[in-house]
Amino acid sequence: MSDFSSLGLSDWLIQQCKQMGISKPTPIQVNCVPPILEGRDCMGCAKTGSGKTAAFVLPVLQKLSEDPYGIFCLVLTPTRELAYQIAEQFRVLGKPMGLRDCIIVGGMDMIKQALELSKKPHIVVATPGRLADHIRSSNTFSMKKIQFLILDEADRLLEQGCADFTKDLEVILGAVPAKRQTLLFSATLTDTLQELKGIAMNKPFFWESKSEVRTVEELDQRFILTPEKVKDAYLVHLIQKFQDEHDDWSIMIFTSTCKNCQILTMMLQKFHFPTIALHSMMKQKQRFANLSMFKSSVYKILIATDVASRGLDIPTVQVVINHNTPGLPKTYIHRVGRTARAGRHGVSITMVTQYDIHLVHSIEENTQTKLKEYPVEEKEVLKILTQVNVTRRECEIQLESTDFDEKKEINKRKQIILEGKDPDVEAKRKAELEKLRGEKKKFKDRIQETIQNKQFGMQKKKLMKQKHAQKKKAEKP
Ligand SMILES: Nc1ncnc2c1ncn2[C@@H]1O[C@H](COP(=O)(O)OP(=O)(O)OP(=O)(O)O)[C@@H](O)[C@H]1O
Repeated sequence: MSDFSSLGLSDWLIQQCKQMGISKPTPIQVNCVPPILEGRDCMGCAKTGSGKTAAFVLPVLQKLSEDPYGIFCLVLTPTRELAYQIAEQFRVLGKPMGLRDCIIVGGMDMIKQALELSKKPHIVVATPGRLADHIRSSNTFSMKKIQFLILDEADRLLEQGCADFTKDLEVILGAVPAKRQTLLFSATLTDTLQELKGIAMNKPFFWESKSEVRTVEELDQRFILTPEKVKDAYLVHLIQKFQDEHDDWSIMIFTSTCKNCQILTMMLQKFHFPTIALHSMMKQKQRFANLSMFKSSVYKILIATDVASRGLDIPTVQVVINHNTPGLPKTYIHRVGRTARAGRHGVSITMVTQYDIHLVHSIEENTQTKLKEYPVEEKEVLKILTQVNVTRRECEIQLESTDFDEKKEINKRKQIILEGKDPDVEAKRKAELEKLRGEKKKFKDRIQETIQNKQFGMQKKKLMKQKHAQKKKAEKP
């Protein structure tokens, strides 16, 4: 395998890598660093935890050290926590050259940020929404001279959904020069390849790690089939088991909504598990504080929504639990990729209800892996079932007495107003849509139930037949 010097990197950078415990480049680094140094646009797709960040940080720092000025490079990323993580990599690796960086994310002081931007930092790491706000409202900085535009988790940035970045991206793309190097990275680039080519226009060099399986070998992927009502008892049982069997352990639990994230956190805290939450309804400062307490193992369990599913690099995470089966294989890949990083081993356990079986099939098909059942002593789970469900109910009531839902509603209305729409009209439209969706879901559930009952009936018939045949055989003299 090549070493860093054969990739064309300077000695000072190689020394910095060594200090970080990085001595040999990973395949994405071997393949992407040289074309980036040659000046080419680049699209890099490799599995989670395979060193994609250093694959763009290293060549950018090398180029910056040859001709240092600000603002030299803009990195966009979908989440605020990830922006801080990327900036830290730049800062550590770029220390000898006195690198100046600036982080522009929502939830933090905008005036301070504007001041920092006006000081021409070498590197700006940003989430699209807040950076677009600065571009719209300020003329104290310019990005007309940037040499590098980097989209980390590029497919997510282009995805249209609940957090839609497309409008902000348009503003940003209008503020950066057309003549630039564009670098796009993700573990799941392939679905959005065509759209991405529109951003990296300069005949991009495309590299993808050659492997049919889209998750890492070191990851043991499991599932637990459970009725919805027993999920939490399984969760408590699993955590108790990890706590009993391991001295040094750390778990990330993913859930689908902020409310459930909050309730599960309260519930696990009532069972005295060292648990902390991360979701978008929390104040940004609290989000950073919680993540840092989890990173430093003050808390061993982090319950998060998908705001934490991409990019976060926390080497101590040994287990990822999906409290809900992710609806998209892509989401599954990123969530479980929070463990088994950089060659370490890890386990993922996905809770699957009877209605989610089709989701597991599509995850298996997409990742080219079979999930294995996680063995659980059901008797032990049943023993704690009532206690867990009562505790959960208590937490739900406790949360209802706070202004959690109200806050959520206010945040939503604020967002709608910012988008230039009328919140009341939108609410009416949403209610109608939800009604339609509810009817559709009921219909779908009924079909699913009929199919499952049919399958179950057929299996039962088959078993009866087998038993009958065995009985007949046994009766024969
Ligand atoms: N050449 C290397 N040798 C050993 N470790 C490395 C190397 N390059 C990077 N690392 C380490 O590997 C870990 C994962 O790297 P990184 O966060 O860049 O992964 P990623 O590919 O971006 O993952 P994700 O898709 O989840 O964002 C980090 O802790 C990083 O310091």
